Amino acid sequence: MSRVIRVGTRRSLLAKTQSGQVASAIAERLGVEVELVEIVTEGDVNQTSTLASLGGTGVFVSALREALLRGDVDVAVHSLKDLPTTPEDGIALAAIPPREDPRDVLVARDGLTLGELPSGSVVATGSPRRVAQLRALGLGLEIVGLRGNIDTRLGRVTSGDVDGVILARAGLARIDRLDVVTEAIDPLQMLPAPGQGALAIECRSSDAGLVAELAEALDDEHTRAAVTAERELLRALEAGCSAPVGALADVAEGDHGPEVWLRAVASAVDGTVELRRSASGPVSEAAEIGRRLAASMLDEGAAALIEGKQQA
Ligand SMILES: NCc1[nH]cc(CCC(=O)O)c1CC(=O)O
Repeated sequence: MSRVIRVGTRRSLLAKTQSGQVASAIAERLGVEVELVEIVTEGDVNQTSTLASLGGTGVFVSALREALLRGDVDVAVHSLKDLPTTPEDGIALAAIPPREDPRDVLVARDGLTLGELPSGSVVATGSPRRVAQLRALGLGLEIVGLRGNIDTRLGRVTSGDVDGVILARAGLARIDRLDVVTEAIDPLQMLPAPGQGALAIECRSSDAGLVAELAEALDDEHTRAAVTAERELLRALEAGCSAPVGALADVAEGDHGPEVWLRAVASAVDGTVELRRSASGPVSEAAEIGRRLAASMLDEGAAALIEGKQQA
């Protein structure tokens, strides 16, 4: 009998697409049969609440983890930026594949960029991090909330309801909708969420053989180092995925081997104050670099900025 690995997925187009891509990679690289199993999460069902009011980070993740722990599925695929920064008992983060372009993008009417949108234009986003950084640009935009899957979000622009929406480029890339992007926003203007553009492949820690196989076949060392720095920073700031915190690490070759370059921002949601800082060091110290940068940002008052956060 051939071995079958069951891969759990949420039922949105994005989730099914990214889980399907991981499932194909597992089938090909491990030479096994793979089955996709749809799991419904609270975040999928409850479209009327804001993400923050549903409890932020955990909503898209817990149903998949429960299915893993029950043994209903063997592998779960998440957007890494939706994963809480504290590890879950019994769950292993087996692989982090190479990351997509992590930038946020603008999808606006008439092909407009942020700089071209007239003052007073309405831009929709549900993320306090995006709200804060948009406001700090001082473009005179009116910012309104946004929820729902990618299609719903894009529909707000095509219907003329808003002038633009901000989304993660990676999500659009995965469902092959980069055609709608009118500007990829420079990280100097808007730092993405920690982990944005990366996937997390989880399985039961007790499946030691599978953990090792997935790591060997699918894990990307540099992506893992970059997102480790970003997520350790977020954890040390004691901020969740709905906090006005952005972080982006790149790996570049240094004099003594590969180095992590981490940039981060903590903002007041009203856009009046922004703390932008950076740190770098060897890839082997990725977690330490994140913690060190967080500590120095906390010394400069980051906690007060983050705690003053409002819901978008
Ligand atoms: N917040 C929900 C979410 N989680 C992951 C992505 C996009 C894909 C990714 O960043 O990996 C999105 C949508 C968005 O922010 O536009």
